[in-house]
Amino acid sequence: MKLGRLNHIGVVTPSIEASIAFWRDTMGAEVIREPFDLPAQGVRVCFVDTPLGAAGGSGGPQIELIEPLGEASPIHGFLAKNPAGGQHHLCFEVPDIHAAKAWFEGQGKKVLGEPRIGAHGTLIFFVHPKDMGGVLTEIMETPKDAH
Ligand SMILES: CC[C@H](C(=O)O)C(=O)SCCNC(=O)CCNC(=O)[C@H](O)C(C)(C)COP(=O)(O)OP(=O)(O)OC[C@H]1O[C@@H](n2cnc3c(N)ncnc32)[C@H](O)[C@@H]1OP(=O)(O)O
Ligand SMILES: [Co+2]
Repeated sequence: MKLGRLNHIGVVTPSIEASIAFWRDTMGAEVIREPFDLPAQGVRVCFVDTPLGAAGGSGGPQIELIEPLGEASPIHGFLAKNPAGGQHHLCFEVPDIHAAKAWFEGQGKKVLGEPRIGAHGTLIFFVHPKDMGGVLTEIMETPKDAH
């Protein structure tokens, strides 16, 4: 199966507000959209646009800042183990989420749950880090209006 682009790098934080200030003031990144809650996924989310690529290119992967919403959040355990937060997952795009799920399952990889709507409003699923070289991997269907 051919993966699409790296859409974002998920970074867990104890405080999205503090992380926004860091990425804006220290890293020169742009915070285009206000943080928003995704109660169904147990997280508060804020996308940070990394500075334009070295060649002045744009459209590089975003940083996805995520903060747990409550103790039932899937990242509550991660933050308890890593109180300062940290790199959490990589997210790649695919054209067809259901074909991708069948592919990973066919490869004997543990897909966590059924595809559900993610932060970009398209279907996503996660593959367990144990089957992905220690990297929690999110697969998302490319938004139809993506250029
Ligand atoms: C969906 C909205 C948004 C989007 O982009 O659209 C997001 O990305 S939200 C992101 C938050 N949601 C998720 O992460 C959902 C999928 N994740 C899970 O179901 C859990 O985090 C899981 C199962 C990967 C781990 O759960 P938990 O931490 O509660 O379990 P354990 O502590 O028992 O961990 C088991 C084992 O995995 C290792 N681990 C845990 N998290 C990670 C990680 N992010 N990267 C790498 N490895 C991870 C952990 O260390 C344990 O290893 P062990 O050797 O057994 O100690
Ligand atoms: Co994500």
